Amino acid sequence: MLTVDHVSGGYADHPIIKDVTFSVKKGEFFGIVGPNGSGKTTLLKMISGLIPVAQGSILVNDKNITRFSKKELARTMAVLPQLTSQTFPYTVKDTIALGRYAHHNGLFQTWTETDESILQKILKQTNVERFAEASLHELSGGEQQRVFLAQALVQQPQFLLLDEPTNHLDLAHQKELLDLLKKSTAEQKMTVISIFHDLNLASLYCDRLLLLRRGQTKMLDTPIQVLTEPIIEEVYQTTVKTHPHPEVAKPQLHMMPRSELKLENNIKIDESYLVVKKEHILLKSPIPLRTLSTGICGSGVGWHSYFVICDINKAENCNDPAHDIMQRHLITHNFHPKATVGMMTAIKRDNVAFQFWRENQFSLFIVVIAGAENAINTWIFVNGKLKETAFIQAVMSAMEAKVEALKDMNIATSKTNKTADTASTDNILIAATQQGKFLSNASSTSVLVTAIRGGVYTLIKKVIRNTQ
Ligand SMILES: Nc1ncnc2c1ncn2[C@@H]1O[C@H](COP(=O)(O)OP(=O)(O)OP(=O)(O)O)[C@@H](O)[C@H]1O
Repeated sequence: MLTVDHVSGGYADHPIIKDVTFSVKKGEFFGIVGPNGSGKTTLLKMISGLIPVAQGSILVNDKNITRFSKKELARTMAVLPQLTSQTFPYTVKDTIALGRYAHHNGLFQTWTETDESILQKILKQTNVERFAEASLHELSGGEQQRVFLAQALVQQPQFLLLDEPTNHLDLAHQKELLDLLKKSTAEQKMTVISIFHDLNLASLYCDRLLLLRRGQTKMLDTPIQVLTEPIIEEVYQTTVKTHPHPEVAKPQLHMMPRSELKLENNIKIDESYLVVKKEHILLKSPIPLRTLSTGICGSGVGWHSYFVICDINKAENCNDPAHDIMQRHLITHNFHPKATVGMMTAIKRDNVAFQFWRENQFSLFIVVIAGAENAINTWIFVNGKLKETAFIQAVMSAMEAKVEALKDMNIATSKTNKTADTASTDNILIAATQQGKFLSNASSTSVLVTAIRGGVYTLIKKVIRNTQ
């Protein structure tokens, strides 16, 4: 356990850290974050005993660090500082071996089998085995960073302190290093205290975060509590958006470039962008639209510019008809698959209906295409800015509208003779320009929901009447 208790201090005339208190448990991965100059490195130097504490105390396993001898502290705690351009003309192996000095007694203790086996294990783990005999000077910044990590790890410390360990590392080596640290916290119960500039990495790997602002604790909590838009915007003085990681239950932050924030509200998706042909129905947007959709490609949440419904009649004689035909169709017509939401249905004359509606704070362009067995493809384009909940509400109201329309028209499924409802072959797209102000209050969202329900209801009745 490491305890930082009401600690203040810094450099001679600069009291940087002000009354900081926290403790880190055995095996915890603890992150220190904060803007440039907030005191992260100063705090780390105080914890490692490099800078004296002016007020308060730092306890390592209940013992004040001022009472540790240098060697005793080195057996307990290893430090990986920020990489500097100063390196010594040692080989990689010799540099790493220096990390074992804390475990040696006397000046001339010989290198033991235990030392060698620990060294070999760490060489492998940190992936530096390949250049073990090279001189440090011959290595890139990222390679040197891994060597110094190896030097810290051969110390077999209970506590490892790191100052921006992923600086200089490429994507794969960032992941490798952090995975290794995480594994060491889980398996060897090593405690990691690390400074991060990359808040997304800090979120992914740290159990808790200390957010510093001007030398003081702004927040001390789990990443999900600390990395919120208002807190980060206040401390870093910049606009961010948070989003859940697609596979891990951790928040991720996205920067908001100024150029994107200044976009004018001048794009209006309407029928002038729609092309209905025999082989496909296409809407090509002049800007990427935020989308929530089902379909053969581009499904889920994303940003897309092309919206295509291919004619299913072309899907014969193919092993994976929908996907293969769709991909070929998109490539032939220069619709980039990654920029496209693609669906498929039997396109006939008269089974397409569309209409434009204007409301106070937004406008709507809806396209409905009927397929076999009452399968309905619905495209809803909103010229406005929607929050995520509004996308979901839009889907729900479109589904309700379909059920209502089929019921009112007494349409039954051929198999069960019951009133038809939403079919597994139904597809839906909600696409919004995301320009202007958010439709965030309850009344504007309810106008949107009502407009979508009414619009989809009207168009479904129209296409079904046309195809009957
Ligand atoms: N040796 C020093 N003597 C005097 N002041 C210093 C010294 N080192 C750093 N400072 C000052 O202490 C403050 C905190 O610096 P520190 O390096 O701890 O911040 P940081 O949060 O790690 O910043 P960064 O994110 O830029 O690395 C800064 O204002 C800095 O100018």
